[in-house]
Amino acid sequence: RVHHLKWDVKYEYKSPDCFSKLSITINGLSPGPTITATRGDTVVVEVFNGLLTENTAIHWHGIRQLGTPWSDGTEGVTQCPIQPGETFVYRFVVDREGTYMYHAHYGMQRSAGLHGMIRVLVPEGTREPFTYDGERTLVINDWWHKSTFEQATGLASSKFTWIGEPQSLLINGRGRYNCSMAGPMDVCNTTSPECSPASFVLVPGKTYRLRIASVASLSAFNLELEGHNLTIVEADGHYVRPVVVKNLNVYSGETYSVIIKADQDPSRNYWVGLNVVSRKPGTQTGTAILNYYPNHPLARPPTAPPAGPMWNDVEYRFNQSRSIVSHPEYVEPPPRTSDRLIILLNTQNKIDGYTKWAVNNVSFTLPLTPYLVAIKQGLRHVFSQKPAPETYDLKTYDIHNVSHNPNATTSNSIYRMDFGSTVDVVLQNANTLNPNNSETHPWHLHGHDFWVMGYGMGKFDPEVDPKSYNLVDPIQKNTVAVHPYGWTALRFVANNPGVWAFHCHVEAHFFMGMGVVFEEGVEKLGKLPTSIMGCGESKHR
Ligand SMILES: O=C1O[C@H]([C@@H](O)CO)C(O)=C1O
Repeated sequence: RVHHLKWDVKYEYKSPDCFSKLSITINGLSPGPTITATRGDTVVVEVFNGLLTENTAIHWHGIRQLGTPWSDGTEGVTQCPIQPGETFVYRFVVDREGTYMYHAHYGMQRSAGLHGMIRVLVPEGTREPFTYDGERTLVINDWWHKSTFEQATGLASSKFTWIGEPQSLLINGRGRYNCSMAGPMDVCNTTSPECSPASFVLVPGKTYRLRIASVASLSAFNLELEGHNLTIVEADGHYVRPVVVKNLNVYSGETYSVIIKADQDPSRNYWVGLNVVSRKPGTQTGTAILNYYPNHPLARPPTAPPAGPMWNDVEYRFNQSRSIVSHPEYVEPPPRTSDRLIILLNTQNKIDGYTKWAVNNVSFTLPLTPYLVAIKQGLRHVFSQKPAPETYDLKTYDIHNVSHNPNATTSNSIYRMDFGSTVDVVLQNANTLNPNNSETHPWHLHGHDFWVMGYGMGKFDPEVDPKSYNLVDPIQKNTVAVHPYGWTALRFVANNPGVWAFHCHVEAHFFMGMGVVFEEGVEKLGKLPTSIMGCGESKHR
């Protein structure tokens, strides 16, 4: 089956947290429409850029784009930006069931509301390793009142202006800002129906699958359903060995399915509580309502919303990450050995007075000509031909302290992978420019799933740590966290012809250079669609 979607992307005033601001909508909605398709279907999305004065591009996060790398929607990597007034057609196959998302991949536009969920269902008659009576979806997000333009410009200025903590947390595009904090010129109306909380109706005694996608721009979240345990059954489109948790940590770019049972006192409603973890919270708990039928959908639970775990309990989050492995009936073990090890040190840096993030001391910049076009058409001179660095100075770099020399360089150099080779990537976290501070970075790989081979605290030791890799049942994911002062090891097979971004999913961090690009098998691709061209040197093709 082919699903034809026509999307009109534009700015509209919205009040998702009662405070009126310009949001990017798709056909009037933010989050945009949920895409529902069945495994094997083709999705065609005609995107009209009605933003008037801003380019855009949309990434289909978790969809591997097997054979269609030009539909990945990564501006500067796989396509030229879609200009105002233009229409771009994305066409791709959803080859695996599961929960995914889509979002803008241009500047800071994801944080302005250009995002949504993708549900890929199993063909009828296919068994899944769990059962449920109904399904609900939760798109979780953090929200700012500053425009993407102000955010991006502040980050890119020599007088660095950080975006700060979000003004509110949204569940399905609904949250709450304290309007008494709004300025006299602001429009903030707590009685606006746009900011009444999301409410999920549950029939007492029934079992539900909740599909969760974090499109957060910055925050790591903890999601708790008051009085209800969650059984984690799917992560990033892969079935996992069921784990029962009181609350779930969700990093930006991750998706999960959890099973809940409506087995509590049915005479009342319960809170859904969304809390910031890993950064010192400056935002009130995001809430929605678990509505036990037939209570009123918006009847306030008589209790306080869940406060979640301590925001700085790294061990709690580290342990939850480690507890998630493949479902025993769906294990696809990784290759036992790899052909290459790339160690990527994540640091915050200063370059000519600008604040940046860097990987192995290189802060990533996008070229004017998309890599996919440049490589396929023999225009390699448009980006740096110096190979990107394989590692950092393991012997002397002190990950636990502020770097003595925070200077880095900028580059658009990339990693060339031998087609079909197995690659290990170790993400190494470190201290930021602030003493006693290391942040959580959720890293997202385009075009592939990787196996999560291991997590560790401290400095990764290539002689010792690979001995503890999980070769039996590691989870496959497309987004994984590297915890403060820790490391995370991944393995993937470079067998999807294309050019693929791998970056921190904190929107501001990628914008500030925290990413790399992998190239593999581009020579195997047929003719590229001309619709991805038109910028930089690609306009002469
Ligand atoms: O990139 C970042 O900058 C700020 C802070 O380090 C400087 O104000 C922050 O928390 C980030 O994640």
